[in-house]
Amino acid sequence: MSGEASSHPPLPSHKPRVVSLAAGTALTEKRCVPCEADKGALSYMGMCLTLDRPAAQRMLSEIPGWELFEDAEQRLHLRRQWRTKTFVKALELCERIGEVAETEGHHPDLHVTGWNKPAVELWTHARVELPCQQGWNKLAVELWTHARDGLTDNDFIMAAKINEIPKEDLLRKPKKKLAEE
Ligand SMILES: C[C@H](O)[C@H](O)[C@H]1CNC2=NC(N)=NC(=O)C2=N1
Repeated sequence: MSGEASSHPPLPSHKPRVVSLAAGTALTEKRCVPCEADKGALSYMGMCLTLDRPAAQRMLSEIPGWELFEDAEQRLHLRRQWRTKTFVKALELCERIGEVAETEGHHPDLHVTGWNKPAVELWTHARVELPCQQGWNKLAVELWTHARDGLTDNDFIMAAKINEIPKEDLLRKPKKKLAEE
């Protein structure tokens, strides 16, 4: 991968910026990449293409607890909701998610409803037009892969990293099932 994504805040010095695209690398080991053409999307081509529903469905298994849904404009999103002990702890969870989003330069929609139900929705807003290869040695400039706003690798990387955020101290304990009478 060439180039440093200039739009992202600098990483802490102890962590070299490595964008791993290797297949099989855990999502939590990957880094989000800019998906705007003017921010170098071409150099991260593979990670900026919009994922179709079958690809998104397959990747869901790597992010337990998340669901796939389509918005009014048929755009795919990822969604997960938690129940926290208090309203303030819901805001604290949003704060912790926000820190990861700022580090990764990829941001979720955050909703707190019913005072203690923070929900996260992830999708990539950027519209990216990337040239696509036509045959092994021809770049068909007139043929563009139109990656519309929707789900990209970035969203799954963010979902996996959000799953890793310590949050047990914020969450309501699941109700104990009443013992069978
Ligand atoms: C410059 C910066 O990298 C881009 O504007 C990022 C910011 N965060 C983002 N977050 C999301 N969810 N989608 C984007 O397309 C996006 N673009």
